[in-house]
Amino acid sequence: SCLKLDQTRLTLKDLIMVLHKIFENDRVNIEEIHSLMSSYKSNPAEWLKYAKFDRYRYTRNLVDEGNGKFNLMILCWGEGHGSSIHDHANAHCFMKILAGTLCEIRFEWPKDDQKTEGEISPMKEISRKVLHTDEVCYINDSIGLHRVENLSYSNCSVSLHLYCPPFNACKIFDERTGHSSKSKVTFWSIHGERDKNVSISRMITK
Ligand SMILES: O=C(O)CCSS
Ligand SMILES: [Fe+2]
Repeated sequence: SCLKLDQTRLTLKDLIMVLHKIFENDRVNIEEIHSLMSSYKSNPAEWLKYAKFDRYRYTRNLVDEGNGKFNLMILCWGEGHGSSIHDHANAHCFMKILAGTLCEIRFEWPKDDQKTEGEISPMKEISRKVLHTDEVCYINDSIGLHRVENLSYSNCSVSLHLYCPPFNACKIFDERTGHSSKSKVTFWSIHGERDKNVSISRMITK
């Protein structure tokens, strides 16, 4: 008889457990994490409790703090919601689509001479890609910058983000001038709970 491979589906809880295991040792293997996140098949029943939408901007919902080694969060994008162009604070960024689609537009870093207030020049787009449910993409600062947008005006989107190491601020960029500013990032909910007095400071928004 042929071997009955145990095809049990990886649940979100399994994914988190395996991530904790992987991060026990210090070297981050990008391919390993990329394929692990790709092998998780999105199951809304597992992440619905984190799927909180805001009318005006995308929400960031913390799922797991990864023993301080990573942050795993679920982002919920209403119709037409998008992020500013941003960097990833020298961290690895993995993004998996859990529902709907998201468009990722990548940009080159502004030239150094744009740092001075005077110099302005529009940022250069490198690529543009629509990501579909269960697709995973990876970026880090040495690859470039990006903004992410839900282009649909009829459907919302949900994405799963792994940042390692975790960060609570990043740079956001003005597409027309290349000027950057610092932006604190916060959470709309933590472990599925929304704490009323969590100050919702400006997230990375368009
Ligand atoms: O963390 C964020 O708010 C940016 C989402 S695109 S990686
Ligand atoms: Fe990003």
